[in-house]
Amino acid sequence: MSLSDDSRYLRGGPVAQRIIASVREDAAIATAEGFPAKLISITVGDTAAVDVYVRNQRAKAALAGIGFEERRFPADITAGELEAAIHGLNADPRVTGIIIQRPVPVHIPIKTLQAAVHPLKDVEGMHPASIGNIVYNQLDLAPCTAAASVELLKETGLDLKGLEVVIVGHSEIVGKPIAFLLMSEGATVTVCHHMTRSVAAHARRADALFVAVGKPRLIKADMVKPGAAVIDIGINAEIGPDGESRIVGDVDAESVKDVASWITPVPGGVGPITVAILLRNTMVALSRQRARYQATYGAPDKLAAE
Ligand SMILES: Nc1nc(=O)c2c([nH]1)NC[C@@H]1CN(c3ccc(C(=O)N[C@@H](CCC(=O)O)C(=O)O)cc3)C=[N+]21
Repeated sequence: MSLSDDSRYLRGGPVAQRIIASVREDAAIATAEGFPAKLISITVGDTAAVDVYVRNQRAKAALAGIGFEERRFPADITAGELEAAIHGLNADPRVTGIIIQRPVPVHIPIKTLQAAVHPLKDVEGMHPASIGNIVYNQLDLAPCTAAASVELLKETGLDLKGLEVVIVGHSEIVGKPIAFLLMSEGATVTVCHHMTRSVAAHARRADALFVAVGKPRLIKADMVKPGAAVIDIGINAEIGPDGESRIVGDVDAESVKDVASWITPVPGGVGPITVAILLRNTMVALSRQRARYQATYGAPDKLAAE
């Protein structure tokens, strides 16, 4: 069966469209009520690694009716100058959300930047306060790629309660937040990383296997339990047999698709949903800001009816 018509493939496009349609409705209402949403993207230095992501953010924000502005900073900017720029955006009431595209140059500590974004404007869910919310089961705003991966798993219809989940990769932006999201949903979660003795032994026990390490074809058919759902979060650029550059995930899809019941394509799987979640998070941030505004200044009549 060809890759495109195999029903085992869990496609991100339809899920992303659904989310964006709902965001679009919310954004239209908020705009009519005098609270247009606006997202600011910050890139620092060489942006080749994030160009696709930013391009899609801009396009989908336009579709959803959310303002989008890119701020590009030179690679030699200091951390202090960047923090000052972020503080300016924190203080600007027209700005709903701030996303700092990764990676940033090595001389800039990313954690300091993430912590500089006001928690109410943290649409990526990477501020320590935001990550803390996930630990406390408040799940409406989570790191975008992690939330997107979980949305795709839910498309299988599998009951997450008691589900054996194995996550390969324990990054702060993907693996760890997936683990917390799924624990909150009742799954039994194992997290593997570079010090795990046998990734294969763990992976073979998984009803749902998430992979986010950045190694093409790391996961082969003999590491997958028959009937499992395999969510591939890897994005790797490589030269294909035709000599052209192409993007592949961390899963050897050709062999794994004969063993798994579901597998996510790369591209076309988690990626499109990641962008949709970023926009959904922007609307969550906006409603939190409106609630704060109301609590502080009282509500005009129009809003009091909500
Ligand atoms: N702070 C931060 N948060 C991130 O989540 C983050 C980041 N920095 N830096 C870069 C990586 C990469 N990333 C992508 C998200 C979606 C697509 C995407 O939309 N991909 C589509 C389209 C591919 C295409 O148009 O070629 C797909 O997979 O089908 C790609 C890449 C988020 N990342």
